[in-house]
Amino acid sequence: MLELKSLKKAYLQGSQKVEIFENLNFHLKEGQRVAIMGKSGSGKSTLLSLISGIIKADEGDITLNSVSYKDLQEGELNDFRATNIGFIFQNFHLVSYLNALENVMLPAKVCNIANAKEKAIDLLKSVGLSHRLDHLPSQLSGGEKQRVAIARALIHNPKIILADEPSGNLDEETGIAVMDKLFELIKQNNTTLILVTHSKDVALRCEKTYELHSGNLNKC
Ligand SMILES: Nc1ncnc2c1ncn2[C@@H]1O[C@H](COP(=O)(O)OP(=O)(O)OP(=O)(O)O)[C@@H](O)[C@H]1O
Repeated sequence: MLELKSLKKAYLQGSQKVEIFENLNFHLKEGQRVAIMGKSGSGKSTLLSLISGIIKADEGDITLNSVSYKDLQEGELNDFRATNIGFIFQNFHLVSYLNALENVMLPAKVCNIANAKEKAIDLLKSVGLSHRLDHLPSQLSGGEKQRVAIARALIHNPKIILADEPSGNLDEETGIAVMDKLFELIKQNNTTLILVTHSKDVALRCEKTYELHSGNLNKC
């Protein structure tokens, strides 16, 4: 369902060109859950940004659900991303002036999903936040914010979830509870998951772990 073919990506840092990926190949089947580990600066976030289409590869192609990113115009790629991909970030990335319910409804509105409000309420219930629907992010704890972010990532039934250190900013106990909820929900929906993490315990929840090293994904 996801294929990365001969991906090349470099950044310009001043006058210096820094190669992150020179020839990256990778594929995932539907419903697979994989962890990506690797040293700071090895390119994990860059990899997620490429898969989400937020940044473009210099060469090579990405195919998600048989759709080649190369065949999509900018606007089409944005729509494709909004429909097919869910994101969970270390810093939650909730919209500060929207309450929990409105934050969760956002992707559903972008994708024109029917009964967005009912679905958002159900999801917030399933992450244990039915009593926090009208709270702003500033009125929520870190664990609550991340549970809102999980509900938001799932509301449009994305094909794939990209999670960048989702428990990195939470204390151990809260992190475990949040990851329990994430895995429970994605297993129910058979959602594919790519999870970037520095934690071996978190990685062990996935079927496979890869280490990103020198621009290659090596199975651990
Ligand atoms: N927009 C950019 N312009 C220039 N260099 C960049 C840019 N984004 C990332 N880099 C560089 O690319 C390399 C990989 O960065 P990336 O954020 O993908 O690493 P990472 O593995 O996610 O790191 P961390 O674990 O610290 O979050 C780093 O050396 C970084 O400085």
